[in-house]
Amino acid sequence: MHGLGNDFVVVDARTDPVAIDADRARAIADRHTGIGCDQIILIGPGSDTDVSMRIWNADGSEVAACGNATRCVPVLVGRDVSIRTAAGILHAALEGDGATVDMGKPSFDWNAIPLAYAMDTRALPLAWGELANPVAVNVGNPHVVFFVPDVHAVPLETLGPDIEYDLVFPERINVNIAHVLAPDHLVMRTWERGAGLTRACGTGACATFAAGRLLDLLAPSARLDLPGGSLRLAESGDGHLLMSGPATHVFTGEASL
Ligand SMILES: N[C@H](CCC[C@H](N)C(=O)O)C(=O)O
Repeated sequence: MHGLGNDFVVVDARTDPVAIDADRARAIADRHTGIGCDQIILIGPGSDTDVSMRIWNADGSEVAACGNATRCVPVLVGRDVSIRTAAGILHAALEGDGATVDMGKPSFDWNAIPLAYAMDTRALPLAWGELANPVAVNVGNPHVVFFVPDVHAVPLETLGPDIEYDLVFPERINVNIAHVLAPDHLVMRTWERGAGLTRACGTGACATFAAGRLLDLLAPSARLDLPGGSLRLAESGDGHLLMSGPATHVFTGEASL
């Protein structure tokens, strides 16, 4: 499956348990010797929710949130679902050619990102080349957001890994750059922790929208254009991030890996 080109191998283990570890995740994700994907998604039975979801990046790191994959779950299951993740319970509802997901409330506490020491998360006093003073936010996973004049002029393929692995981010970090065209419209790109440049990052879109709202750059609802397509983000009355966009089921097959 994929969400705007951010592609996944989704293992449906709701009836039969499947064990995945870092090595197996890397083997599945390998685009030359495996199946190939940005993330591996393991769907299991839920105890207090309809299903559970675990997520591994292509580098084998297990993480707590994946926005584009969360939209794929109701499409796979065929109905609205509650999903238990390591970051909490999410609700995903079928809508149009994908779904709307309540991704919960963002956290801007430095120790919730986490950062190695206390800093102002509205504008970290840090710079990597031309990228400086990002917003830091956790939306189930950790992100920094840089607002720039032109996302296409930034060498994200070189600055991304420098930032991802900076020791100021004890759990590494997802790196987003965005330029605001209007209060309800921005363009963005993401270097993903554990996956690199992807065609879309759902949690990156959530983080970028939340950062734009924090800095009063964005209206309470906006369209975000990513390399693979557009997502709509809205802020609910109680500060939750509501993300809407497509989710595509490509094929279902048998594989022994
Ligand atoms: N690379 C992310 C996980 C996948 C996020 C992205 N695929 C999304 O749609 O949210 C991380 O390490 O937190």
